[in-house]
Amino acid sequence: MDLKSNTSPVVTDPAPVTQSRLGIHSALMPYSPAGPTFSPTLFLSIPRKKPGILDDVRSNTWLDAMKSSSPTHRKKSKDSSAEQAPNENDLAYRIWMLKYPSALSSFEQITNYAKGKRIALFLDYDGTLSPIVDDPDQAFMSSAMRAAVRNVAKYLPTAIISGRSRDKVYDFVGLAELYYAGSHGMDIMSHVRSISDDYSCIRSTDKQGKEVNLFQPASEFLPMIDEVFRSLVELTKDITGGKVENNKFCVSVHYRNVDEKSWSTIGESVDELLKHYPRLRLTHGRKVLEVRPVLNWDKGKAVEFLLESLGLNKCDDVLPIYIGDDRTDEDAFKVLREGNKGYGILVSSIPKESSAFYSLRDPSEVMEFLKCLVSWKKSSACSN
Ligand SMILES: O=P(O)(O)OC[C@H]1O[C@H](O[C@H]2O[C@H](CO)[C@@H](O)[C@H](O)[C@H]2O)[C@H](O)[C@@H](O)[C@@H]1O
Repeated sequence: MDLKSNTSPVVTDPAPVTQSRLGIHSALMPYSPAGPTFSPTLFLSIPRKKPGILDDVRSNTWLDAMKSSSPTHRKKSKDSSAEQAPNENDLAYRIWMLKYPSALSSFEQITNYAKGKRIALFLDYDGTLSPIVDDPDQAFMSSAMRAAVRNVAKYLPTAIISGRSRDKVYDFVGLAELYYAGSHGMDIMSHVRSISDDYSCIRSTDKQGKEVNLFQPASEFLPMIDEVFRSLVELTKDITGGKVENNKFCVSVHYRNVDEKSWSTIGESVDELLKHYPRLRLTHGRKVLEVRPVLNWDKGKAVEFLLESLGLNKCDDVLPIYIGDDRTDEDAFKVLREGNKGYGILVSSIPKESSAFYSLRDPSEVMEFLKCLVSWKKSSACSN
């Protein structure tokens, strides 16, 4: 099957892969960590072409854009949760995996490369640690997953980077030993330690009363985001199944439970409203429209910030690994790939274009991978 043809089941990610893949796998790749290219001015200097336009989707109509970001998933057989016997889609997935090999079957390759290095682990939440469910308020992670994350965090510095508000994702995960970045990285709580003057942080305390640094580059947008949140709730109140979620520095408009016939209505309502807010932009997630500040800040920048605040940036012996499933995670994959810094692992059960190096099929494979990391750390501690 030609994965490049129009009939290809590959979902082309709207965010273009700007750097060609290296072809060979990174165990063989030259490793040249680069420092963060942080610009003191965070505001995107390129004005949006048209207010309200979808920044990350090459599409003409709302419906096309929303459909392209909501690919059909592999069907499960009626009488069991097992997936159907191999079909054309499975073949496409296997071909796709030649480009994005399983991080589980490539585990030895990853750890060979990680020998003598300190792994820093970055995890997305929805679709990575918890399965995608219809109700965003019910996206709980399993206790087995929580235990796996708790365990891995004993051995590796571990951060959660989510589109959710930081408080909400903390409530879902419930582990004080991790670092948290909410609102797609626009709200980061980290160690109190000396950090580059480029990042202006404020001192605060965490839930345990410990002193921490808060980095909130979009703080001035707070009143605007609140206002837009309220307007969106009002605008969508008659659309059955629509849900608007306040993620503090960004707003999610969910259409997972909206009849497809009303998708364009929901899209056009958001677009119409945003014409009055040229400093806000829209991006797409999994059956969700994300309203966020026009700011040069994303999950990739959040990874760089966290590495710096953990004292792990510009270190030859640090290997960051980022695991995520969504378009917003591509920014982090790109940062790791472009600086030859580390590995992105895409969680997907369907073929998707990505800047990640490896893949995992679903959250259960993510849990397996975390357990493998723990076993590997334990055995390498014994052999030292
Ligand atoms: O960065 P993430 O942690 O992956 O957050 C991205 C968005 O995740 C949530 O929405 C997604 O998951 C929901 C629960 O499974 C699902 O119902 C929804 O359709 C998905 O888009 C969250 O609710 C959003 O606010 C986050 O932006």
